[in-house]
Amino acid sequence: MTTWLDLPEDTLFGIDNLPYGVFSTADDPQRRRLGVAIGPWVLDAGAAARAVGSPDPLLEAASLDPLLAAGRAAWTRVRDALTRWLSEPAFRAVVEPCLVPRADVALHLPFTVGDYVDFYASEHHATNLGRLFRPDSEPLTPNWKHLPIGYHGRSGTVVVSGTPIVRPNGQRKAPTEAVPSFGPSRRLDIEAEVGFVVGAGSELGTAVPMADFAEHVFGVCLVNDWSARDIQGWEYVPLGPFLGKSFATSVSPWVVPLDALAPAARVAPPARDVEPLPYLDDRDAKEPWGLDLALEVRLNGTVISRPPFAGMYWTPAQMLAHMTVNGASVRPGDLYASGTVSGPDRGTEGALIELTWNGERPTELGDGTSRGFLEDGDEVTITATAPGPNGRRLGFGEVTGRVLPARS
Ligand SMILES: O=C(O)/C=C/C(=O)CC(=O)CC(=O)O
Ligand SMILES: [Ca+2]
Ligand SMILES: [Mg+2]
Repeated sequence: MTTWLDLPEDTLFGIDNLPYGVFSTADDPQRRRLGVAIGPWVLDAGAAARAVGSPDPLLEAASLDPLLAAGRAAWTRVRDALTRWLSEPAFRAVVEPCLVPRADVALHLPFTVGDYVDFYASEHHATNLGRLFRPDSEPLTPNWKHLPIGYHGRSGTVVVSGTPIVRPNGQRKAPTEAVPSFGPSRRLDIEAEVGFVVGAGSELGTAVPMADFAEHVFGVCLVNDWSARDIQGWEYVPLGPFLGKSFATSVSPWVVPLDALAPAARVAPPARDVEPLPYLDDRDAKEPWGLDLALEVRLNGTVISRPPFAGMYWTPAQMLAHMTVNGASVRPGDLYASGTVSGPDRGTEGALIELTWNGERPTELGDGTSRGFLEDGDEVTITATAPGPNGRRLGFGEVTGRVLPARS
């Protein structure tokens, strides 16, 4: 696919990507509009549809919500149309005026987040956290390779990239302390994750099989599941993460459509060394949903980690199948995240607690300082790319956030 736009060959927002977002401009900050990123521009999608003479209510909305709910056939129709408008020279004269420089827009949370679930799908992350949190037990719990473990998070505190993160207060108790104390978290951490945005819902009482993944999931974003390790370590027994993670979860403003990732970014997941139950068995699947995303984590501008998503043990299709196997329904706008993406090697950990091994081996930053956990004022940015058609790469934009001091 080529475009009439003059884009650098190595742009991460080329014609094959076209991620969706919601933007506003300074001259009309209240007016939110749906756009797709292309090179250094945002195409105002509603305005483009009007300009070519086929106005589309799905593109006039102030969020992705109606498009998400419209389902796979509408997603394909809209993406095909946007691709045509940006590639066929005949459309150039009317569509070009609908491009807004990306540098001039504010980006917003692109959809209303419904239920939010966070999985735990990296074997390396789960093994590391098991060693750190439960040193006297086997690192992987006995259920880990039989089902994708997850927990329900707090969807109301999912925020768009750029939103400042206030250091949480809470109960903290180190294993060596006799009683808990109250105050700002001293072990504030990140979790580099990939998020899956549900479009078409499912019916209560009905499971979504792995094969129907692409009928329900619209696209992919980046997630930072900020985590207060001291609060978490004290509170989580036996029901799992609660206040240690619910204070904020950041998402990238661009949602990359699943269609942009197929087929180039799809890869086989790791070998299943435990036979999965039939509803999770993807060993014979012709097209399993492993995804070859390369993540990068920067702390105050220094790259501290490069987590590889391709090695995740559980795929997003398995996560959706598991999340609904009891008949729980999904709704448009539901978001589920992969869990921390950590690889097997040093420098591929998706969280500071692993990278610095509980703060014992601080990571060096370019300004000569080092970090065990986050300090006030620190800024964390997660980016990712994936293989696209013709050897080009697709970008996911970024999810970024700066830590503000705790409030008293
Ligand atoms: O092993 C634990 O007790 C805790 C694990 C986490 O903090 C991870 C969690 O949020 C899921 C993930 O991101 O993989
Ligand atoms: Ca997490
Ligand atoms: Mg969180």
